[in-house]
Amino acid sequence: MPGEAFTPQQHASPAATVEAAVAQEQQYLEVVYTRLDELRAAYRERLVEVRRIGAVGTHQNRSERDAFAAHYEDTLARLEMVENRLVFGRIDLRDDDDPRYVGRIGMSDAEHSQLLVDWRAPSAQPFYQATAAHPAGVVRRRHLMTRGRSVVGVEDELLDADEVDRVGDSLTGEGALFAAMSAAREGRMGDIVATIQAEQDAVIRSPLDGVLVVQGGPGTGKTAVALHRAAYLLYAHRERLARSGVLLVGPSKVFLRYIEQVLPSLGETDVVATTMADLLPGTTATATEAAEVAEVKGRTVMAQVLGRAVRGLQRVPDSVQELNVEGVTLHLHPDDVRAAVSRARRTGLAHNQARETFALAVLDGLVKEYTVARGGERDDDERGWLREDVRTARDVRRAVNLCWMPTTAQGLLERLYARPDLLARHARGLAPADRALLERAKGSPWTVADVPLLDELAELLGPHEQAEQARAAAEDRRRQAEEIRFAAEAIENQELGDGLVTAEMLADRFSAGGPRLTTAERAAEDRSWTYGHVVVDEAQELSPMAWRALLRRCPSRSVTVVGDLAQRSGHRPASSWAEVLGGAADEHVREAVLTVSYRTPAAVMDTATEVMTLMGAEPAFPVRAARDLPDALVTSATSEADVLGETAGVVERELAGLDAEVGPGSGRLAVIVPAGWQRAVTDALEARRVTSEALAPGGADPLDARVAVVSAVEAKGLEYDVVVLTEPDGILSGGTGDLYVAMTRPTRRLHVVHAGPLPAGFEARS
Ligand SMILES: Nc1ncnc2c1ncn2[C@@H]1O[C@H](COP(=O)(O)OP(=O)(O)OP(=O)(O)O)[C@@H](O)[C@H]1O
Repeated sequence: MPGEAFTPQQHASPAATVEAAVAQEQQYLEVVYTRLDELRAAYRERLVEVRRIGAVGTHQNRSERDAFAAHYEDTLARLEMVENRLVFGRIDLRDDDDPRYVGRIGMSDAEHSQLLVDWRAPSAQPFYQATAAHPAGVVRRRHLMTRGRSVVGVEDELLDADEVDRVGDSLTGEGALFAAMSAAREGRMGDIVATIQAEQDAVIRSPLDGVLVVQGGPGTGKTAVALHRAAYLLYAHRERLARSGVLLVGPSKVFLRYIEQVLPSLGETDVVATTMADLLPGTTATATEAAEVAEVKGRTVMAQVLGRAVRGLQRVPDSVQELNVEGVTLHLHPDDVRAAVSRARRTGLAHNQARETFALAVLDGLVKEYTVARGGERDDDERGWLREDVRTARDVRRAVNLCWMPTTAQGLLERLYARPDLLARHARGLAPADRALLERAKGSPWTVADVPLLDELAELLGPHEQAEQARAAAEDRRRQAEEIRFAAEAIENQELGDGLVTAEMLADRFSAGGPRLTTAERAAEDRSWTYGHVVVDEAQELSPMAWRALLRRCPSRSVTVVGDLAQRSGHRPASSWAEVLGGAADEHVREAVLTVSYRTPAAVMDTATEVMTLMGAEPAFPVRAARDLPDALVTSATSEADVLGETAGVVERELAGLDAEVGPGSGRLAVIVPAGWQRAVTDALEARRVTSEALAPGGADPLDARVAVVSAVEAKGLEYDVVVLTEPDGILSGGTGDLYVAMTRPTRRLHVVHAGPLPAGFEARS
């Protein structure tokens, strides 16, 4: 639908009028930045003052001072982070003579008059929502384009023509949105606070409670909206969320780095960002595995398998066991063990914790028998000794352990994978072929799909005392080293280092008061932490077991789920969110749809939709591209022998094109290739000396390189100015979703290189 795509306004305003408006806004900007500097100086001073007093005095004094210091630090950090594009909007209202300026944070002058409205405040909403049809009291909306502390342009939309006399000239320019979409990409996502569109704004400000599913095609701003929503919720519900925190789950570490600047630029740092691979503190999932293995591990039935495996650790012996205690033979009867098991299970505690109840119940019976055998007890002291004899006897300890084995999640899952007989016993809900997929040797590294299973087991088992102690000791050692390093830096900075105060002494002082951990830091270290809100991006990739692990972390069931079913990897397309969400779908689910792509030019977007449709995987929600560009889609056919050489040649030409279009060395290019082709393509690029910037997997950061060679899965969620897509037919082996992802990454141009057949749908377009 190129005809419907956005094009910038053709009629520019007279230069003098623009200049006058820019000068007027510059004056206002100076007032705001002067105030920003004043506030920064004031908070810096307060911080120095509170630090000067130091960590002395009573515990209460210290913790009050810590709290003040923390507050000043946070505020200062926030004030430092909003330097760029602090003010970006203004609305002139029908019922107010003073214009209202919208910016990254709210700000008042020394007399408490409002200078700037926080973009998240209700009074900023008309800036995003007002339209000519529903002006909501807004006469004119103005976008301020700034660079550093200077206004470089203004652009107006007149929403209430009757009021034109009051607001004066209305200025049109290139269009703030168009400029944002056309900017060369720099390998990191930026915020969209100045140009949030009405349908996006409605999602961002949607109420906190319940499960909100935000779907929409590629480039419709789902990630951007999810991040702005997190910032909005932290602002609107700070009381509730500051203590519990917000968890953001992304598809990969590279993706988290891609978006890492967005929340700080919105003044928010208290969000824990993680991937499923890193969800469990202390476990790192590094290995990869076949998609069909991961699929089996992700099924809901695995929860039953693991539940049975844990119950399998609670065993009743077939016959009476004879136990030797100090030369006396005691008898452990199956019925007594059965009763003790029932009693322990009735506590509802996790396995490792319920063990105490079990052990006490078993001991009671044995102590009775022992007491009789030893001729009875004379007093409390003797009763205690007799009990101690039984409790510490080797045979008894062994029997209790055999009947109720304490274990770790890692240990149990390893055993299940390594012992087909054990798995067969507990995994009756899995076909033998599926069970065979799970088999693997002890000591194998963990995969992402193992993480939800380990989490489920950790929940069922509870902490394992010895394992926990070892972990806590290691963590203590790490923290101590950190404190000493911190203290050493403090000594160096304060030039105290003449032998009077050692780093260790200072570290002791700090740890008495405790170096402050932010909510985010505490939450990230604690498996059982529950968050006030969870945001999940690329949510179509998560398995039902992964959803169980995430919902466990959010008992309030306040979740924002962001994704696109059409972009799902693999060959098991999901037809509904209910299918993907598993248990989360039992909650009240609200759905929102984003419909306009702000990334991909119309020719590319429409072709991608056509290709998907002809493959029988028509996206559920059609996407309209916000703009079109000439020559946005090109295909180059070649022979199989030359496909790598042709790819390298095309990359060279496209880079030269980018140099000319956006400036030498600017802009980003990705070569998206079938899985397993990265090495060969990188070598081909090296042969053409595109090497210095080209990138092999495991090499430099794919976000920092000007040219990245990636698979479709690695490119998920990312974007580039130009994409060279090599062999679409090969990419299809990962499923239609992978090809859809690969085709929709460019902001300017998609150049397809192929020796194999082009999927149907390309011919009409290229
Ligand atoms: N309102 C907006 N103003 C300016 N740019 C926008 C706006 N909305 C989205 N964008 C830009 O469009 C691009 C795509 O956004 P985003 O990555 O959030 O889309 P997405 O829906 O998550 O895409 P995908 O499903 O392909 O991962 C980004 O560069 C983003 O900054």
